Amino acid sequence: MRFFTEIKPLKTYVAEQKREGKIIGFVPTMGYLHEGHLSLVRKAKLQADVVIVSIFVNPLQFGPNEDFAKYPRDIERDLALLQEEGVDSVFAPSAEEMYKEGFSTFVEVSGEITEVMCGKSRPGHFKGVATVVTKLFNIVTPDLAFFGQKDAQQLFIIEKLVRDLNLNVEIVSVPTCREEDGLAMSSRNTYLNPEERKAATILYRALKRGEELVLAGERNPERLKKVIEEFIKTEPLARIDYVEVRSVPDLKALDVIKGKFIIALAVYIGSTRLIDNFILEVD
Ligand SMILES: Nc1ncnc2c1ncn2[C@@H]1O[C@H](COP(=O)(O)OP(=O)(O)OP(=O)(O)O)[C@@H](O)[C@H]1O
Ligand SMILES: CC(C)(CO)[C@@H](O)C(=O)[O-]
Ligand code: BAL
Repeated sequence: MRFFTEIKPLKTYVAEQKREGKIIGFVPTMGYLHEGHLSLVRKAKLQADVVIVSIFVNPLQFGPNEDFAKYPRDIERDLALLQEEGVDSVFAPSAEEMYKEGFSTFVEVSGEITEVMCGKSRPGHFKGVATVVTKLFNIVTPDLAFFGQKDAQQLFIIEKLVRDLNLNVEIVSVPTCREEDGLAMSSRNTYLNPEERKAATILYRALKRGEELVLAGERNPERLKKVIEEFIKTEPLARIDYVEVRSVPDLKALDVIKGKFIIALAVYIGSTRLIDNFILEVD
């Protein structure tokens, strides 16, 4: 497995692979890998000839009071896991390599899609994501790039970014990997103490409750939200950031639940903010 920390040699490597006619699959991550990330890697291995994984905790997408400094990092462990999966190359740049002295150009997807849900709770977050993802796409020039549905809003924004700017990459979405009790895998789960870990299943259970209501015929988004909120409030360690029921993929408010839609949650368990969602479809 090749390991790059600098942009220039990585670009040379990618150019060589392309000259040989290889299809490049790219999996962007922030590291501290778990089965969710590895499911993206496995899908990439099936669809591409060469798989490149990036590991970069992007300072630009964290707010001043967020967890950039304490975000878990373990590059040695990540490299061992990726080697086992048969990944071809890893790109793990420093912040200085990505944002050279004088850096001042940003990519911003505008409109409701970036203003609601995590965009509202984390101002500037998606500008940071869109900027780094555009840079990574320009560096890696992948044919295919793989993103998880756990970060559904991010996925829809990146799909829009690619459409709006005619980027030459196909976005492939991958279903959410869960622990046995339903908790969506996330690097941030490592922040939870044992009591909080148990409490964290409230997100999945709340989504299940919501799904049951929809299956039983509920079509009113406000009523659905209310039941889910009341359910989450039964968990003393949980504090709701948001519960949203919106259209897919443009995340518009709904008068009536119809077609493809998302139930999306962000909930603090203690001081750890977790997100999860179900994407559902009704007639
Ligand atoms: N449980 C999961 N199932 C499928 N894909 C996932 C899962 N968790 C993360 N991913 C995907 O992996 C990619 C990298 O995400 P990231 O490194 O931020 O991981 P994370 O575990 O979501 O971290 P965080 O703690 O920041 O939520 C993203 O495309 C993300 O959607
Ligand atoms: C897409 C991404 C790697 C950009 O930093 C990050 O937001 C993530 O890991 O989901
Ligand atoms: N998985 C999204 C990255 C973040 O929370 O910053």
